[in-house]
Amino acid sequence: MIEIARGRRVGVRVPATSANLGPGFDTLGLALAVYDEIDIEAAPDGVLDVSVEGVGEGVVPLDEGHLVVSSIIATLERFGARAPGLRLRARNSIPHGRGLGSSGAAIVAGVVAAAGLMADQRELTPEELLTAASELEGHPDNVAPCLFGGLTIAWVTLAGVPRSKQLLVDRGVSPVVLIPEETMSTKLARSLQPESVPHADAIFNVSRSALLIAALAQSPELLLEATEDRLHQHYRAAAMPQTANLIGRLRDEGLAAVVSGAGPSILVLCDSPVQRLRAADLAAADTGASWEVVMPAVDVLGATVDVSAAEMGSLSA
Ligand SMILES: Nc1ncnc2c1ncn2[C@@H]1O[C@H](COP(=O)(O)OP(=O)(O)O)[C@@H](O)[C@H]1O
Ligand SMILES: N[C@@H](CCOP(=O)(O)O)C(=O)O
Repeated sequence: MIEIARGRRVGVRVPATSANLGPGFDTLGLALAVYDEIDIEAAPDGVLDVSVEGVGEGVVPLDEGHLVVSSIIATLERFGARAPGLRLRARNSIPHGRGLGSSGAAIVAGVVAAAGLMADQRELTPEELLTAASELEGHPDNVAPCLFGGLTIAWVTLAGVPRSKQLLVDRGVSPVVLIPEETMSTKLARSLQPESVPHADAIFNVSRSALLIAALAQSPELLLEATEDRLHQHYRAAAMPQTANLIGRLRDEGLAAVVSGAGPSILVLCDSPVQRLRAADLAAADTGASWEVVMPAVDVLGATVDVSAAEMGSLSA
């Protein structure tokens, strides 16, 4: 049994993500430079002291139900470590329930924090981190870019093991994120998906997903066609009509707009400053809803962990 040194501290930073990117349902994801930062300290047994500033303050639970806390405990147990008491300070900027990967980021924060707490006794590999985070989140497309940064292709092997490949995004591609006030639970959005889809739609999405990799990596001029989708967005559109309406207007003007994750935010993959301004203008002109416009860079670092070795001392009893 791995014992965590009492007083050991870990600082974690995790990026927002936008999953699916149109055709790449449960597969493609992009890390965005909007971050949650969490400081964690191993405390005496029985202590659980959680505070939250920013997004989720006064809303998320401050007990074992806090998603970062539960993910730390689950990950420590998964790798044979005894969970110590915990002090946790979160400063959150990733919006919740908007399709920007907040739950994936909270889970990744917990997984990498647990890895940091154990680091002197058990080094976790990138594959182990991805597997632990994907199992907690239920799908790998958010947690892969959150862990590793950039554009990621995530898949699950025939043996059921999540894997991912990181790619660099062409410098000409810049994301614009349009965030409405309404929220959408990812669980609810997933319940709207049918069990099976027409063969022609599957072929449609295979072609667009393959094209999208080329568009994002080297040919931004193909983004509009490459972001077409017949696998998930229309099944969920009735649950987020304002999102569907604005995406329609953006795409009519040649902008590669898609539902971000399970929605209701919109991701616009722009290939020029003119496109970015046009996306912001169309969002501002929308009379049906109000949209916060964010233009984050693509994050290329993924989750970062800062372990304070000086604090390592006696093992918690
Ligand atoms: N940093 C966080 N701390 C605690 N709970 C969180 C955090 N981020 C997300 N959550 C939980 O996850 C929920 C949102 O998850 P989800 O429906 O998957 O939407 P999203 O698209 O934002 O990932 C929040 O309502 C909250 O319960
Ligand atoms: N592929 C998932 C992505 C969910 O992303 P989130 O940011 O909304 O949690 C889905 O579309 O269900």
